[in-house]
Amino acid sequence: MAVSHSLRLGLLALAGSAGIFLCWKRYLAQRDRAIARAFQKIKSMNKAIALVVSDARNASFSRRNLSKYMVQRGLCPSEDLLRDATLLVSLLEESRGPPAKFAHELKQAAIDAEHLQRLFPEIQASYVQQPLDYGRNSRYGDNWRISCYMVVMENWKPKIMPHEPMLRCLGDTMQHCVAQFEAWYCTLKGFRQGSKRFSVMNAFVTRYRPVHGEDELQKHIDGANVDGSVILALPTEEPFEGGALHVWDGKPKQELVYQMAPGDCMFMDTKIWHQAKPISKGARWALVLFLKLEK
Ligand SMILES: O=C(O)CCC(=O)C(=O)O
Ligand SMILES: [Fe+2]
Repeated sequence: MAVSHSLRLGLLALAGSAGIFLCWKRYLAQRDRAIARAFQKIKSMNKAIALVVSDARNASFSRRNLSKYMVQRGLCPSEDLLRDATLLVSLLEESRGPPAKFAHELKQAAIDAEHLQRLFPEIQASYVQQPLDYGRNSRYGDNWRISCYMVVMENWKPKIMPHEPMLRCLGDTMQHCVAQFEAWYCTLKGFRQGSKRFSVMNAFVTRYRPVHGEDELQKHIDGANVDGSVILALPTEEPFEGGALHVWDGKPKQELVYQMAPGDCMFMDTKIWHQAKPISKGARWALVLFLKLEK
């Protein structure tokens, strides 16, 4: 009896591990198929690029060649072949797209949401409020205190020091955003891919809360000396209500409304009016970059 009981338990455990193994195998096979599809797509869009990123038989990706090519284009390769392949496909698709109507664009899932979710506890732990004086011409004056700075190049008062823990936590993400912004910008302006580089003037994480003075950012442009901006929606510990991003763009001017999900990036050309609407509940987190075109 005891033998048959432990035999049954053994069989159950075996069946369980076999199930996990099969799921894992299926997941890997799905990924392989997605990678193969991405390769075929690149081949159909641009044979020359497919040749550069492929293996010797030009039959699939060479991880090394793909990484090398991405670096050449100013992109940061990751450890994840599917992610890099997907990024390349979207860049090629973008560069073939119709002429841009707007000087801003929401790129959905620009940064992997699960990756951001994993980083989120560290983002929270690294976050400190660093009061900043936006100057007497700003409606915020010295009352802005819901951002934590990673890069500070402007002569702000009082001088803010970059908060190293936040930079360590989100530095790579920031570089991914810059690389994607550069690719987007070249497409927007019709420049050769890789020909324009941006440096980060200011980078900060803002946490909005549903209290007066912390719940919104009123309509503004990011400064006459800012050549481009990125807003990356971050995860949150408490889902929020409100908090849409409004952007005024186009000819004639239109007001566009975006409800961003974690991982979505808003790219904006210089001097685009925008506004973060108030939240009425929860907390909203965003990573914001002000960029300078390198001469
Ligand atoms: O939080 C947002 O969505 C907008 C942030 C922004 O525009 C800024 O900080 O300049
Ligand atoms: Fe802004």
